[in-house]
Amino acid sequence: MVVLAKPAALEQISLVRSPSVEDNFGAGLPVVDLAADGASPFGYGSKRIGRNGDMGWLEYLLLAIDGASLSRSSPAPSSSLRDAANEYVGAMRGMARTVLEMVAEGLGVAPRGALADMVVGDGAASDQILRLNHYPPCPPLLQNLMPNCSPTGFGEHTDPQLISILHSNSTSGLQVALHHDADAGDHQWVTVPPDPASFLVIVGDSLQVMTNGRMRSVRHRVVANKLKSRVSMIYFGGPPLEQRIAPLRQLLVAGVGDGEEEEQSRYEEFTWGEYKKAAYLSRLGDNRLAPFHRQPPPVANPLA
Ligand SMILES: C=C1C[C@]23C[C@@]1(O)CC[C@H]2[C@@]12CC[C@H](O)[C@@](C)(C(=O)O1)[C@H]2[C@@H]3C(=O)O
Ligand SMILES: O=C(O)CCC(=O)C(=O)O
Repeated sequence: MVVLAKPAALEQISLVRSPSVEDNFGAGLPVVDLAADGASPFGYGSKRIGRNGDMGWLEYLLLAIDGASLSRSSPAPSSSLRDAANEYVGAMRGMARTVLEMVAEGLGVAPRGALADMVVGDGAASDQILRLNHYPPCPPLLQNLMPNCSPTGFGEHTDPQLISILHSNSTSGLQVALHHDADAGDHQWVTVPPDPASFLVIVGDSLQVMTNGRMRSVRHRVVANKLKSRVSMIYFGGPPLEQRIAPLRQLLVAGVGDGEEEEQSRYEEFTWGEYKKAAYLSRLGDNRLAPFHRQPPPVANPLA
């Protein structure tokens, strides 16, 4: 996870709230009888996350991005939101390119656009999402009165894509797990200090596979703040559906001398379309990469 400074171009972008958002949470106080609704898969959602029973103390907008701008079929509620979102997406795509190029360069992969082109390449039918989350405050006193007021804003999970770029207001709530491999429920959580002047880059499952585990996807969650609303915007950068998700060849052969075996892939091969399909059938907290982990080759028994 990397924190980047805020570029000047984004300073004028603000989150536009739809009337329904105002109606539901306008006073900053949670509404008890607000029905849970999931975005299906895009649009407005409240409390329900995904389709498999996950719930959180939030409302959100999920917007599909076709190429460099919002999908025409996206039910963006107003043109001012669409314009702001498109401008924001343009800036996020630029940042994703910069970061992914730096990753390739750092790993010694050429060309440096090898990863970036999958997500933001010209003409690539990549699979990107813009998500706007609003977590109303959940004061402890009200928690007893309102059974729906859960302190879990967004349950723990890793992001399936290559890269996510997160921007939030100054309300805390985001936490990351220190040891990814710990058993579920056994994580040590660290709060990410909120900073509206920064962007947080989150490594997704697909980048973990493409780097053969050199970069690790980050398990994270949001705990609802007791006093203040948290607002976050996340750009998720995924590749085209047919993109093969496998370790970059150069990483497997790097430094391999004559007669030496090249590094083995730690993962079964899959396409982004296959992974995405499996991801959307999973629960939020599932380890989605687990079914794709290759068994390590059996260790030879010297006594046999
Ligand atoms: C429970 C789910 C919500 C999610 C799809 C999934 O079945 C598992 C992955 C979830 C996630 C996490 C990161 C992003 O917020 C998201 C949009 C994504 O691509 O994968 C969400 C999905 C969602 O909210 O629909
Ligand atoms: O709101 C946040 O800070 C994080 C949200 C998140 O992890 C997500 O939308 O996938």
